[in-house]
Amino acid sequence: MKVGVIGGGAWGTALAEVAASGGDVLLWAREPEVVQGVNTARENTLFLPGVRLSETITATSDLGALGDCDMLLVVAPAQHVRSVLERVPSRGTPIVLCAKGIEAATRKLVGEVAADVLPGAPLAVLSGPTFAREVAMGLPTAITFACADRALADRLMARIAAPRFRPYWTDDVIGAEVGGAIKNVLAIACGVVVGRKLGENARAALISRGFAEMLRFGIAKGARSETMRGLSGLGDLVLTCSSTQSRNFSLGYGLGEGKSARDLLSDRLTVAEGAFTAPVLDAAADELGIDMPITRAVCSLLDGSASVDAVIADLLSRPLRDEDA
Ligand SMILES: NC(=O)c1ccc[n+]([C@@H]2O[C@H](COP(=O)([O-])OP(=O)(O)OC[C@H]3O[C@@H](n4cnc5c(N)ncnc54)[C@H](O)[C@@H]3O)[C@@H](O)[C@H]2O)c1
Ligand SMILES: O=P(O)(O)OC[C@H](O)CO
Repeated sequence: MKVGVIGGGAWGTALAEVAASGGDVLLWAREPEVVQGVNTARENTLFLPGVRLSETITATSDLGALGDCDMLLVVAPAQHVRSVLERVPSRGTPIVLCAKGIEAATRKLVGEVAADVLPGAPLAVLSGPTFAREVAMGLPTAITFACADRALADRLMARIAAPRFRPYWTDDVIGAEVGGAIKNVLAIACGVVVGRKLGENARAALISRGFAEMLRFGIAKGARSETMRGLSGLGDLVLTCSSTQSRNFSLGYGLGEGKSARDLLSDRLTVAEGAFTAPVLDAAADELGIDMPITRAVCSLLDGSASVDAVIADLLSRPLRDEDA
């Protein structure tokens, strides 16, 4: 099976490298310098510098060239998935969605966007605790592979699995997507806690209460709690709340140090999905009548309407409540 990868950022490049161990890979990148760097120097110096890429990866700037691929990994940032899917050449090819986020204009998960653009196309979601650099370096990684069709999932997973890249199947596509989208917002919050030097107790409390928000929202959207306790939910939440390797955590860290979101987000080459997801998630939670105070606090910091000290004081002074409510 020939694998097409749409998106030559860090994650698309790392996934291309994983798939390259099993055969040919065609990588579409928007930036001409990425295409040239991959094809000539075997390196994506813009988004994944320092990782030597396999000879079985060919890069292209022509989306039409992906027409003969047997599966397509879509790895554009969530806000751009719709526009790249609209230009995908072959309509029946299985699509594996690898972005983590919610489309701001429609409040739709990436899978819902794909169903809009390519009705009836076979869809799967790949998510989990996966720093691109570690994956590209061949460090052991496990992911959630969500697909309603088990037989299709088995075929696709067999093609992308590698000795150190281990997919676990679920049919809960919404659960996998919700976890991946919400953990980015919570990672910003965790970064704030660490950047503000509020201590390890506070970080652990935030992960735990943040997970409660993820569960509440996911269940309202039809996800299963087992999925959110798995790699794509709790697993990824723990990863991104623990390391400055996470762009979302780093953004929060800067906010915690007192920098403004505007400064931290201006001229950014790489994507911090949580900054886009937070306001839409907050609005969607409001609409569903779900209490998500940490998400709301992140929104206030991102839009500059409250200071770090004010949102922390606000979170800590909420009425006492049951843990499992
Ligand atoms: N980097 C990781 O470790 C990692 C791991 C798992 C999932 N993800 C997810 O993968 C997705 C892509 O992230 P990334 O880290 O590969 O990106 P990145 O931050 O490394 O690079 C930014 C990407 O955005 C693309 N882009 C910018 N404007 C665009 C436009 N108008 N149309 C299409 N593409 C555009 C760039 O071409 C580039 O591919 C995100 O949803 C992210 O959450 C990333
Ligand atoms: O760098 P982040 O915060 O986008 O996180 C990357 C991946 O999603 C981790 O699984």
